[in-house]
Amino acid sequence: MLREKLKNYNVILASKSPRRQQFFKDLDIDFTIQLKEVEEIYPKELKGKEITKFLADLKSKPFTDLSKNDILITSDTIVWLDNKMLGKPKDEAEAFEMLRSLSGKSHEVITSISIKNKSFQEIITDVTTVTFKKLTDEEINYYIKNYKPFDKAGAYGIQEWIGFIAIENLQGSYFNVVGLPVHKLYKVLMSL
Ligand SMILES: Cc1cn([C@H]2C[C@H](O)[C@@H](COP(=O)(O)OP(=O)(O)OP(=O)(O)O)O2)c(=O)[nH]c1=O
Repeated sequence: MLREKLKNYNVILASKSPRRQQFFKDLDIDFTIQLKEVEEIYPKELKGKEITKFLADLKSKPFTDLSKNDILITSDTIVWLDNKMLGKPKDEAEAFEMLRSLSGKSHEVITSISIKNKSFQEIITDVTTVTFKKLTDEEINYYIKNYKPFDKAGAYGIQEWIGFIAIENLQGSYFNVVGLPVHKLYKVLMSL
């Protein structure tokens, strides 16, 4: 479907996330990967969806020479807990703190996707509410040691062991939690 729909475009995915790259393959999109370094810094007064929208847009900014048929896709995922943002943990201690703070509570996983071309830009956002059971310190340490979740917002991957044993409830898109609300991306791309 999308391959045919987008045959006159060059779809560029600016993401180093192997999960996002796999989603694009599984959507049967013909695409290339182009990476440009961006420092993920945002104004501290921003909250929740405003942060992911800002960062998805920021990741698109270095691409200043898009041509008419290019479609650039960038995105950002955060964990939003008790009015605070959890990004990627920098070390084991921070991962431990993040998982402790998620334990026994619900949080939101928010992803924004920027779809941009020479003459337009659309930023879409999706929110999933995830509820964790109470985690023991032993479970947290076991997960961090074996899965090293330093590339994941909130220090967990729903698609890994911790997702199997700890997630009691989920409201919204599972794939949004993994890093891409594919159903919304599909809708926008089909409408181009
Ligand atoms: C909460 C959660 C996040 N994640 C991932 C999705 C994102 O890839 C990552 C959050 O980091 P992001 O900054 O959104 O993305 P990234 O740095 O991995 O890739 P890029 O900016 O190059 O596109 O966390 C999971 O894989 N599983 C989960 O359960």
